[in-house]
Amino acid sequence: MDIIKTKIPGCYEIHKIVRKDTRGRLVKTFSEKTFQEMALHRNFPEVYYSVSNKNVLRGLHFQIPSQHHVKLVACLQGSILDAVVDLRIESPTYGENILVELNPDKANMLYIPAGCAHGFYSLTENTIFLNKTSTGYSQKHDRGIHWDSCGIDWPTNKPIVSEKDKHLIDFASYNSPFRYQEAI
Ligand SMILES: Cc1cn([C@H]2C[C@H](O)[C@@H](COP(=O)(O)OP(=O)(O)O[C@H]3O[C@@H](C)C(=O)[C@@H](O)[C@H]3O)O2)c(=O)[nH]c1=O
Repeated sequence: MDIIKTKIPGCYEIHKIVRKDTRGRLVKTFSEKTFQEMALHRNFPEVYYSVSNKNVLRGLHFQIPSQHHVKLVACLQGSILDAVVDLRIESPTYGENILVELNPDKANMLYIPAGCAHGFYSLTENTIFLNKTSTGYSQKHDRGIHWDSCGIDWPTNKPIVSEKDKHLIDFASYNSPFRYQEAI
């Protein structure tokens, strides 16, 4: 498993181990030992997947303390552009974003530290997105910022977005509860 730093501190692109043979492929999505060696969070009590149509954009989401969490995200079918925005005040990349294509051919995923907003754009039909989180889903702590408010280079300005996501606050107006030092 290759774990590569992104420009956002604590956010990593991970290349999964792929074993190919005549039958197809075997892809390892998690190794506790490797995560331990890299001092990454290892306990992900909730895992879900979503299915999205082409041109769907979900995000930008995060949970606030005390239910803030690390996310480990991947695309198991189709292809996505995955975005992370650093919301940690005093972080060297506060307000900056990365946009990474995730798909099964690349066999990559993103490790996203707490204190970052996350979203993705579905490039294909029937896109399967996988998310493991270090704390459970809590509607009370669920927050977001508007997908088009922080300079992300999305491929369209007319994505399909949920009603909830359409009305999220802009990044510039959001009073972030996250501080860089406090991030997991
Ligand atoms: C995320 C989530 C949602 N739900 C419920 C709430 C709602 O009724 C329904 C759909 O929720 P949402 O509209 O929030 O789903 P979605 O827009 O796919 O939310 C996800 O977006 C991506 C970008 C993320 O980063 C994730 O952490 C998560 O916030 O599912 C759960 O029960 N458990 C969960 O873990």
